[in-house]
Formats: sequence, C-alpha cells, structure tokens
Amino acid sequence: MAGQAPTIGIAGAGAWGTALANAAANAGNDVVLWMRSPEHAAALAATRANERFLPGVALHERIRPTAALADLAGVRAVLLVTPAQTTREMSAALAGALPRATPLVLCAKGIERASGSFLCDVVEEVRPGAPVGVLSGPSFADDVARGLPTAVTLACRDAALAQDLATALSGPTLRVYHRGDVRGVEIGGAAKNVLAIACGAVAGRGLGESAKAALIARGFAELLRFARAYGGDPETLMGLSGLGDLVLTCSSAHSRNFAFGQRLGQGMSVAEAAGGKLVEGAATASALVALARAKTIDMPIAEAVEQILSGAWSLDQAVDALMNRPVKSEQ
Ligand SMILES: NC(=O)C1=CN([C@@H]2O[C@H](COP(=O)(O)OP(=O)(O)OC[C@H]3O[C@@H](n4cnc5c(N)ncnc54)[C@H](O)[C@@H]3O)[C@@H](O)[C@H]2O)C=CC1
Ligand SMILES: O=C(CO)COP(=O)(O)O
Repeated sequence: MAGQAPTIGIAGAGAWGTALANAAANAGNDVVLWMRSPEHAAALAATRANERFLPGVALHERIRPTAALADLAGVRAVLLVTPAQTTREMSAALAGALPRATPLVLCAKGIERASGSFLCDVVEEVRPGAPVGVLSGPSFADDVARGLPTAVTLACRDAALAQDLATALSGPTLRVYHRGDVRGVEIGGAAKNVLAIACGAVAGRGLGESAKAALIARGFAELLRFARAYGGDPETLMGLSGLGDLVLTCSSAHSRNFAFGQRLGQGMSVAEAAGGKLVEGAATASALVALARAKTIDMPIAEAVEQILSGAWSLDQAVDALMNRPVKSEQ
C-alpha cells in the first residue's frame, strides 16, 4: 500500500468506533470518523469528545468527525464499527462510497440474524471481490480509550494485507496480531457473546464461581466444535478472539453481554435486562443455535441461552437441563 495516504476510516462512532479512532490516531494515522448523525458529528468536532458513547475521553487531534460517507473515499482501509445487525445496510452504503480496492474490516461481533450468515459473507455478497477483514479480541472500549495495554487480532485471507493493517493500527498501547483465518476470528467474537450471557446469568443467580468456571470451560468446548464444523481453525480459537475474549466477557460486569445475563439471573425480563444497550449476544443467539443445529453440533449452553431468550425456559429450567444431561466423556 506504499504511496497511499496514511488515513484510516472508521464507520460508526459508538464506544468501540471512538476508542479505535483514538488508538489508530495514537498509532500515527490520520483518522476520518464517520457517524450517521450530522448533529453528532458537529458536536464531536466542537467538543472534541463523544460524551454520549465514550464519556470522559478526549478525541485525538488527528481525528476528523464527519457525517459524509464520501469523506471515506480516499482512506487506506475502513473499519466498520456499527452493530452486527447493521452490517448489510452499512456495507451497501459503503460500497457506493468506496473504491472497490478499499479494504473493509469488520469490528462488530455477531452473526446476521435474518439470514444466519457470517458477517464477512454478508460483506462479500454486497461488495463482491473487495478485500474484507475482521478485527476481534478481548478489548473493552474504555480500556483501549484510556490507553491501557490491549491486544487484538486482525484477520484477512490476504496475509500481506492483514500484516499491513495490523502494523498500521498497532501503537504504544494497542498491539494488533494478524492471522489468515477470517472465519475462526469472526466465530470467536460472535459466539463468546452468547456464552457471556450464560456466565452473567450464573453470577446474577448466585450459582457460584465453580459454575462460572465450568461454563467457561464447557462453553469453550462448544466454541471449538462450532468453529471446526464451520471452517475455522481451532488454534485461532485458542487465541485472542476465542479464549481471550471469552475469559474477558465471562468475568466482568463491564461487558454488556455479561451484565445483561446478570440482570436476567436477578429475575428481570429480557427487555428490562437489556436496558436499551447494545447486547450483541442476544441478537446473535438464535442464528448461532440455528447454525449449530443445521450441522448437529452439540452446543447445550448456547441452546440454553436461546431457550431463555425466546421465553421457552426459565433460568432454573435451563440449569436443570444442563445439569441433568446424560453423563458423557469430556470432549
Ligand atoms: N464497546 C466495546 O467494548 C466493544 C465493542 N465491540 C463491538 O463493536 C460493535 C459496536 O459496539 P459499540 O461501539 O460498543 O456500540 P455502541 O452502542 O456504543 O455504538 C453503536 C454505534 O453504531 C451506530 N449505529 C447504530 N445503528 C446504526 C445504523 N443502522 N447505521 C449506522 N450507524 C448505526 C450508533 O449510532 C453508534 O454510534 C458491536 O458489535 C460490539 O460487539 C467490539 C469490541 C469492544
Ligand atoms: O467484545 C467486547 C470486549 O472484547 C465487549 O463486550 P460487550 O459487548 O459484552 O460489552
């Protein structure tokens, strides 16, 4: 990519998009930060802060907020950081604004609910032949924005592109590894959110630390099984996007998925527990379980989360179902 402007485009100025914008700027890039609301863009430009989504964090001087997609046209790569379920509409809008050669890196964690498609496949359908990548790993927006040391993985099928982008985004406090296994990296991010809901529910219900550890270990076994069946490399899942992110989101109430599960465990309804926040695991659970069933992959924890979310099971019924399965060998 020699000769191209060292500018990174970011589409989506929520918590994660804003944190990634600061990290990319700290790594030495100019950044164009797109958001859909012109008023929000004007407020960010005037106050140099994003009080709605990432309060208390100053916007780096190299970030230019905008609501015009055309401003992304000349960038080196665009990170797409809007909710998973907006991937189709956002990549279609970006397809109209970007040259075909501009890589699009998905930073959302999920599976498209309406179609059951992996997000990379959605982007490839909408922008056939254009380069696509995935960035995922254990990374709370607040931690990254505060400059706490964080490591993530960026995957593209084109190994040279993955390495270039990882190098461009790596800075003093964000270390970006690169990998070729796009499918494995995206499965790690999407599936761990569903499992984090289960861990939160266990915490909220007061079922103990032992139960939580068992859920993490058996949840990880589900993740590996699912990835193997859908073409991800199990070794990828043992890294940052997989085990790393599973441990983070299953052990911290700072995770919206965990906190949502915790409130379910305390007896709130699904709507109350979400509290208007983005809970990607709740949006993805049914698609994950449908994909698992389609290939007869045993995912009892993800299945239990889906049954609770659809109202078919109470939490107590889910715990009973998990504990009273036939005794089996540990795999
Ligand atoms: N917050 C975090 O710590 C991390 C979040 N992620 C992932 O990043 C994605 C985004 O999460 P956050 O930034 O935290 O969410 P957020 O709720 O803070 O922000 C979402 C952003 O998307 C925008 N948006 C919503 N619907 C839209 C649409 N239809 N078109 C265009 N823009 C739209 C919102 O206005 C907002 O700017 C999620 O998939 C999440 O799993 C990944 C790693 C860390
Ligand atoms: O993905 C995340 C950290 O890696 C953020 O998790 P939540 O969406 O559960 O807050």
